Amino acid sequence: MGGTFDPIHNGHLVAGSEVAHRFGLDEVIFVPTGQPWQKTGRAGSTDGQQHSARDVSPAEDRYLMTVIATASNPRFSVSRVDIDREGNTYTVDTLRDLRRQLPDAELFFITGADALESILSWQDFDELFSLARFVGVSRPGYELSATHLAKHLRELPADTLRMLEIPALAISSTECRARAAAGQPVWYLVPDGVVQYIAKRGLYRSWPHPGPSVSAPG
Ligand SMILES: Nc1ncnc2c1ncn2[C@@H]1O[C@H](COP(=O)(O)OP(=O)(O)OP(=O)(O)O)[C@@H](O)[C@H]1O
Ligand SMILES: O=C(O)c1ccc[n+]([C@@H]2O[C@H](COP(=O)([O-])O)[C@@H](O)[C@H]2O)c1
Repeated sequence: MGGTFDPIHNGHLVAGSEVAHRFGLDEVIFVPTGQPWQKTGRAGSTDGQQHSARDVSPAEDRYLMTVIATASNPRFSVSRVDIDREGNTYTVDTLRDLRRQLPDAELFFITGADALESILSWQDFDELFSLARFVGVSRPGYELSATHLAKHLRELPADTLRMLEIPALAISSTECRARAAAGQPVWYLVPDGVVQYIAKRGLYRSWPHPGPSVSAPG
């Protein structure tokens, strides 16, 4: 499962757990993005909001939060392939790297309904489905409604993409950042260790816009 994970939250973990259960997967590999080049808006959002471009937290912070969040589940692991590769993160590279590392594995790429809505614009879209099977999971507030996408997805070979209804958790990293910035609790939205990591590193304090440094007059 790929994601910016800024921060990782319980919606991500439920998605990984549910897909592993339903598809009988041996392992779920969480892959934090290096440079998520499309973090500038949300196609398919039904909340009417446009999420604007922003600075993403350092890759090592996002990686460590992902490690902390997944540590207690023996089937969960974390890969550095995307954060160790330079330049924009493209899923086609993620899947090529993972196939190289795990030549005998059958790969499934887990993605939420909102991310799936933008998949036609992903790098080397045509190649993606030859590298892995895709699992699109439901997400509150998003629907796979775009007709151009539905048409393309219908044309894919059978079993290339499966849609899965999962327990609904209306949590987003955006909301977690906003809550942390406002001094509101993020307990139970993210794992306990991630709450503590955010506080320890002082993440999101100035989110969404780092304020200018102000010096007192005189
Ligand atoms: N609550 C959720 N339920 C199901 N899938 C989710 C949920 N939150 C995120 N996902 C999926 O997890 C993957 C990684 O998401 P990402 O790290 O961008 O989190 P996000 O909450 O969407 O972040 P942001 O609010 O910053 O855009 C994407 O495929 C996304 O669709
Ligand atoms: O390959 C691409 O061009 C591409 C464009 C946007 C997103 N993705 C991947 O989709 C996953 C979720 O991304 P995001 O931005 O919603 O956190 C993550 O693994 C990204 O690398 C991939």
